[in-house]
Amino acid sequence: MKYTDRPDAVLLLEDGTFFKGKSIGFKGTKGGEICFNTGMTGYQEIYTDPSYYAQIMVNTNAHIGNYGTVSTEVESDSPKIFGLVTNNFSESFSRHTGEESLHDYLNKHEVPGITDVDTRAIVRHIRSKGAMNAIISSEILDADELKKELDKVPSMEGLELSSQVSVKEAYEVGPADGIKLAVMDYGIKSSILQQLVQRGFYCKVFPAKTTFDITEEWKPTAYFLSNGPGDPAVMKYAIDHAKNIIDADKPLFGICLGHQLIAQACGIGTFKMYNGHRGLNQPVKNILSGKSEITSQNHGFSVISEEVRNSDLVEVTHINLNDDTIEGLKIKNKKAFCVQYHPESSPGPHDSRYLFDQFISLIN
Ligand SMILES: NC(=O)CC[C@H](N)C(=O)O
Repeated sequence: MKYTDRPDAVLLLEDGTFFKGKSIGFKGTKGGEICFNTGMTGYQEIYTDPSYYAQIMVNTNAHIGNYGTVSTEVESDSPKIFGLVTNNFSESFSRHTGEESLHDYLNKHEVPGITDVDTRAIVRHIRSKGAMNAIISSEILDADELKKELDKVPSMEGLELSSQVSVKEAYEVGPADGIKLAVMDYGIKSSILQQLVQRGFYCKVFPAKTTFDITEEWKPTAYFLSNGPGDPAVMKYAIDHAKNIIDADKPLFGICLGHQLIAQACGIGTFKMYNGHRGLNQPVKNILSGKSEITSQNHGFSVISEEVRNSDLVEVTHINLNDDTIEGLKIKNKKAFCVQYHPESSPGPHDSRYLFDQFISLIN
């Protein structure tokens, strides 16, 4: 498709704010929670991260698409975002390993997008008004008509989504003589599994709703709770599973949603943030070592600081240097810890990969 031939598309926000632009990717209509990611690279990894399921992504990096897509640089089998908003979208791409244009890739996976909109204005708007739903369409260009579709989009708060992106059947990966690790797949990024396998873990990846009795039948040495989409507070099945792991005194590591579930299992609440953290340069301080890390993040919920600080069960290990939110926890007198950010990065800096080594040391 030539750039000038692109059909029109529109973006409507829940508060009525309306943007006109050009259609990219799939021609259609799709709504979700609008959020922005400030990362300058790694768009394909971001779009395929299952934690973004049901969200419309605004990239603050103006130039998107210019290095195309590669089938191996994915965090899951397909893009999980529900829509894409960019400022300057490039259909032609230049990269020696590039396989397919981002436009074709999004079209193939039925992800609609809009480009040629003022992404800085959109980001400033949602940053000051808070998280909200939005809808993209290249079919319904009238705001009033589109509003009827937008009204059908559920709010992220109270949504259970992990079971929609989790694996359907359990599978095993890694060296068979490695440490047996039960991995709860709430929407796991493939680079997390890679980090675990690279360190010699023999992983069995279980569907989100697998009960503790079933995971225990495999006789795992340790447990891992993955990242994933949706609201942790309504995931009773996963919170109960985490409680069982903690009660059984099994070594446990959780990332992002996994961190929130461990907090919930310890009686600590989570809340919907006014704006989430999504980017590759969130500064975090490790309180135990005194060192700071630049971290990759993607979350819209967070654990309630006061409840953490009043808890006898947990200890804070990491804090966010931008807004003091809790970034890491350790359960007292247990081999259990978790972080809100993404130590596997992908995309992002590798400052925090020591946490995977820490998990091995803890088990040994
Ligand atoms: N990356 C994640 O695991 C995200 C966790 C959760 N869905 C949130 O938005 O906070």
